[in-house]
Amino acid sequence: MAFWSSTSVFTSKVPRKILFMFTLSLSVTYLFYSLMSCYNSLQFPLQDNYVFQGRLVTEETTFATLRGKLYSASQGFTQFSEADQSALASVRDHAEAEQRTVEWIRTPASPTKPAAAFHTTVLEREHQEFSTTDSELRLNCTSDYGEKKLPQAIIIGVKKGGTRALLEALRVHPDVRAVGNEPHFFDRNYEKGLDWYRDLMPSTLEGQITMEKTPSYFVTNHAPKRIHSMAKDIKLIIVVRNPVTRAISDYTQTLSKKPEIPTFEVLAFKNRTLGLIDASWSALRIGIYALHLESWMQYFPLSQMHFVSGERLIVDPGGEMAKVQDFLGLKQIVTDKHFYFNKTKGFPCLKKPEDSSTPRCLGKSKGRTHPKIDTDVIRRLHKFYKPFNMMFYQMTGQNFQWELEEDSEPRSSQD
Ligand SMILES: Nc1ncnc2c1ncn2[C@@H]1O[C@H](COP(=O)(O)OS(=O)(=O)O)[C@@H](OP(=O)(O)O)[C@H]1O
Repeated sequence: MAFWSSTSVFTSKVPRKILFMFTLSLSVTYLFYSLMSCYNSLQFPLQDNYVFQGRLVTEETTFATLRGKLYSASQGFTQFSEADQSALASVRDHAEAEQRTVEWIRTPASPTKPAAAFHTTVLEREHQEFSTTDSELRLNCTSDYGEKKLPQAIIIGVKKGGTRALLEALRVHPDVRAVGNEPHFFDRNYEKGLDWYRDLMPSTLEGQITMEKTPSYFVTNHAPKRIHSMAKDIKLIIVVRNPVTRAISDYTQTLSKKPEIPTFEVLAFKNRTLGLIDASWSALRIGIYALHLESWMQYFPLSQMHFVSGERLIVDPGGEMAKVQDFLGLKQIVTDKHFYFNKTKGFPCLKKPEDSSTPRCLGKSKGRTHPKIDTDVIRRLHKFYKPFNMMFYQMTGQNFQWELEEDSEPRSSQD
């Protein structure tokens, strides 16, 4: 009652003209924002073009067809016909004479295949393997000052790309606070709710960025939607690495826990004589980056994603860190000066802080020696990934030059 009477006093005192102008400007603002949100929701899900090397690339039909195939591949069984293969060839400008058929099967491999049982066990096992707790690396998440916030940036992938190295380097930055473990919120713990997730985060002061890394998000179907519903403006970082080396690294991790598993060469093929690669094996499937990126692009513009080269992170950590800090809107604090090349480890390590004697190399599960893999298998895998890599370069507008590594064999125990 009192409210109403005070409102009528207000309206009677303010000239009608001013009230009219006020209402009009409110309506225009509302209309503007409605149109903006419509535009955004239309633009990304339907986007068919990508910016490549600074110019807009309109997709050829063949490229769109290939993407269609990628989609159906992600839904279940798809077999690429010869026609699809030639479409691929026109997209990438390379004839793939050898690789006639690429099979995508989601169901477990045939029981007659020696590796069949392993596939199922591995899928279950990976669930545990992914939760690399890296307790050896919980460095600086101890301050209780400030407030716990949901992350503003997440390293969403890829597994074995170099995600730990990146996160630990970022944690050197005074404006970055990150949780040491992989929370696996958007893939395994989503039902625990956002409060649970927030509570895992370290406290931050004004101006500090909260971060986490869980590399399995990149290949989790519902992760993009879930992350988008938490924060539309979140920044996403993806560390990518030559998919062939990534697959071997992934296999090496599994092998270290289960030495009795079949060889990489056995697991990589459905039928080696026919050259039929088993893309349902997760070690290989994770490396089809274009496929996974497509799902993220349904929800996020490329401007919210930053791709780090896993290879350059090793040879030029300072350079890659400069780009990441730029992307995150941070001051350039982590530079070359923070790294040194550790000959024993064979990788860059963080220099010791002056007041500490703690070694700052990553643990022994990072930078493992890989088993020697048949060169013919490596060659076939390079051919298998090539069209997907090309598509990925086009989508991201970055050429990671993995094809240049084709001739040089990846590092192995016999090197
Ligand atoms: N500085 C430094 N030290 C050690 N290792 C480094 C470093 N930078 C990148 N790498 C590469 O990181 C690979 C492991 O990747 P991730 O940390 O993403 O693995 S995981 O998904 O979290 O298990 C790991 O893969 P492997 O060499 O196969 O072990 C390394 O090649």
